[in-house]
Amino acid sequence: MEIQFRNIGKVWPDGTTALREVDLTVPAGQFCVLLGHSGAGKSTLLRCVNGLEVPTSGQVRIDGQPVGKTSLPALRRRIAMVHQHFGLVPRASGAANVMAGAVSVLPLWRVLTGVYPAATKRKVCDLLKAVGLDEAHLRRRAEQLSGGQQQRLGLARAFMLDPVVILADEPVASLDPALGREVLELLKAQARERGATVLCSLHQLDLARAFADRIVALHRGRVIFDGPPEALNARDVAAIYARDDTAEPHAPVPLREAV
Ligand SMILES: Nc1ncnc2c1ncn2[C@@H]1O[C@H](COP(=O)(O)OP(=O)(O)OP(=O)(O)O)[C@@H](O)[C@H]1O
Repeated sequence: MEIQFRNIGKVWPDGTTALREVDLTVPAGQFCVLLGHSGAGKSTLLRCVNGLEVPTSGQVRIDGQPVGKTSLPALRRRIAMVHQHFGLVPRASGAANVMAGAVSVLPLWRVLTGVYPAATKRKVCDLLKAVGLDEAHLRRRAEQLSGGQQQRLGLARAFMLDPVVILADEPVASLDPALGREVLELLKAQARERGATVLCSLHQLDLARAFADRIVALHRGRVIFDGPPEALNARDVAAIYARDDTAEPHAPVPLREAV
């Protein structure tokens, strides 16, 4: 599904501006990487797609439908999220964590009793295999798995309902570079198989270059680059990672007043 950001602005209650006039259309099936320094606004933009944050101005549309209170319950079943710190329940088994990706469409009694339909259990096993895990990982508690294995569980959980949009917020920031590549390869392959649109925030330029169909770079909440990886030149990179010490031309607040 296509994601449209129409003139999105976000100002936090404390006056911090996270997003400024973000105008983007991400076509269905695109693997779009959001690149930028820490605090550039990547997470805030991602979270506006599934309603975890509400823009102060502008509108997000998914396949033409405005994201809002009435559309969100149905949209959320079609949007999955992958988190930097995996977002798993550490003491729950691998199986329970993957199954959690389907609870929004299961009757409450099934969730409470843990009696799941055979088709759902089959799907858990198929996905586990697809992300390179096996049945032994299903029985182990999430906290007993390595970081790479935990993020594989996170991916399997995200794909339980065959999402049409995947929001991946720094999905490999907690992994070493080799594992990070493996996880991004799996994310891209699984998304492509389903024709899902991916919005993925990353810090690492090399990974963005290797995996993105398109890179959108944010700097202090504003889009400063939008194009294919091969169009990104050294000047763009310098601007993306430029130090932020020219920011906010207001007088420094004495610490005593700020606390
Ligand atoms: N709840 C909040 N209240 C006030 N300011 C916030 C809040 N959440 C984020 N911010 C600020 O909004 C700006 C954008 O933050 P955001 O988390 O979107 O950046 P980011 O690019 O995802 O950074 P990182 O890569 O470090 O996760 C930052 O200045 C941040 O400090």
